[in-house]
Amino acid sequence: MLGRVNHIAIAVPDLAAAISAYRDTLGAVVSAAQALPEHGVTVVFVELPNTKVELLEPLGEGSPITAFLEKSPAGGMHHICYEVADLLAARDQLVASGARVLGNGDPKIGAHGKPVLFLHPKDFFGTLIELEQV
Ligand SMILES: CC[C@@H](C(=O)O)C(=O)SCCNC(=O)CCNC(=O)[C@H](O)C(C)(C)COP(=O)(O)OP(=O)(O)OC[C@H]1O[C@@H](n2cnc3c(N)ncnc32)[C@H](O)[C@@H]1OP(=O)(O)O
Ligand SMILES: [Co+2]
Repeated sequence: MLGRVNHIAIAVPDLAAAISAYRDTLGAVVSAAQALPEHGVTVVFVELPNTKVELLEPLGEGSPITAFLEKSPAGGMHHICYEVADLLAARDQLVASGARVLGNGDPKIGAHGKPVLFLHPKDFFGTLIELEQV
């Protein structure tokens, strides 16, 4: 089911400060910010030779990462995104195995313009998993 790690996501309280840390302190290439109201976040991607780091901050009321940042005010590792060849088949297989798919179970379009789904962290050892169709 699982392909490459598409990205590792870090939730941050201040995206501008995080961009500066990665671009200026770590010398990384950082993409332009994308405001994604349908996801309740603003994100940038740190481009790396073998994967990406997604830096995300809450956008608007009811952001799904607000509670996470209340528990971890300095920020923290938020999710890992794996690529899958067939997201709907993966979803159906996971649901059949008892895993919880978040939201209403229908994919949303993610930051890369591809369908994504999330799996409950409690089902995968305290780690929020995002699956992205490639
Ligand atoms: C940019 C678009 C897209 C992309 O293309 O890359 C994205 O990445 S969007 C990223 C933001 N969107 C999401 O994260 C959507 C999925 N997330 C959710 O639906 C919620 O965050 C959640 C996972 C259901 C948690 O919501 P929360 O309000 O925190 O609910 P709880 O407080 O009830 O949490 C339940 C339980 O889970 C623990 N938790 C929460 N978040 C995480 C996490 N990121 N990693 C690990 N564990 C997490 C939380 O601490 C609770 O644990 P207990 O306190 O022990 O019950
Ligand atoms: Co993501």
